[in-house]
Amino acid sequence: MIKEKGILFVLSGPSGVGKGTVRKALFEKDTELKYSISMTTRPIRSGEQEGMDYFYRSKQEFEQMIRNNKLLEYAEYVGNYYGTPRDYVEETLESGKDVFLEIEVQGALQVKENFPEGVFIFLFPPSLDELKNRIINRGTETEDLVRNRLLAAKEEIEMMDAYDYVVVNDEVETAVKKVQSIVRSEHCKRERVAKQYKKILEAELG
Ligand SMILES: Nc1nc2c(ncn2[C@@H]2O[C@H](COP(=O)(O)OP(=O)(O)O)[C@@H](O)[C@H]2O)c(=O)[nH]1
Ligand SMILES: Nc1ncnc2c1ncn2[C@@H]1O[C@H](COP(=O)(O)OP(=O)(O)O)[C@@H](O)[C@H]1O
Repeated sequence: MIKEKGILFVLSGPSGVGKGTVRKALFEKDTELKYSISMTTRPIRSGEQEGMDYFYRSKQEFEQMIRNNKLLEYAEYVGNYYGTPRDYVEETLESGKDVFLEIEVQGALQVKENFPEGVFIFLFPPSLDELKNRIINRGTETEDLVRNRLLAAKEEIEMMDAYDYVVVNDEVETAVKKVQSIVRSEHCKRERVAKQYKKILEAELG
């Protein structure tokens, strides 16, 4: 009996669009997906926890992980490294469970090269003005960083065509429902493919 691998889902989009918010709301409802916790060199923010929000590491430790090929992808984003530990993703998919990544655009494009069979979802802001408001309201950035993040956002939006799905994050609940529909629909697709394989096998075996 061939064991089916899990599906890799990648939620990406510009900083401030609401990736973290949508992902957290999704995980309050969905216990089937496995969230891959990223590694970062950025300082821990108040309210965050090591091993829950991120694995916080020094630049030297992060670079060691890169050299040892321990990251599935990584990106330098507004002065800090962010990356996805490879082992967790590969082992979880292998065990048949779905993995969910929430990462920025450069990293998502690297994942697409290694895992073209993954499902790539672009979270889109209702407008650039609203994106700016969200970054400012979050209150985690200085004025200079807000400007940097908005400039990055404009470039990231250009990459949208490389994704399988686009979800506008107007209301969190609506965006979560759309992501859940994508997950369900991808499962149906794979079930259909599995059934086709089964038919071929049965025909061959007579
Ligand atoms: N490439 C990559 N990006 C990540 C990873 N983890 C988080 N990010 C992204 O890095 C960006 C900055 O994250 P963070 O500093 O937590 O700020 P925030 O998500 O904007 O609150 C966001 O766009 C995250 O989605 C990762 O493992 N790899
Ligand atoms: N649908 C939404 N409507 C209004 N505000 C939102 C929505 N989604 C997220 N936000 C707010 O926007 C800010 C940025 O969200 P966050 O999840 O940190 O974005 P990202 O992870 O993409 O950088 C936060 O203050 C969050 O509460």
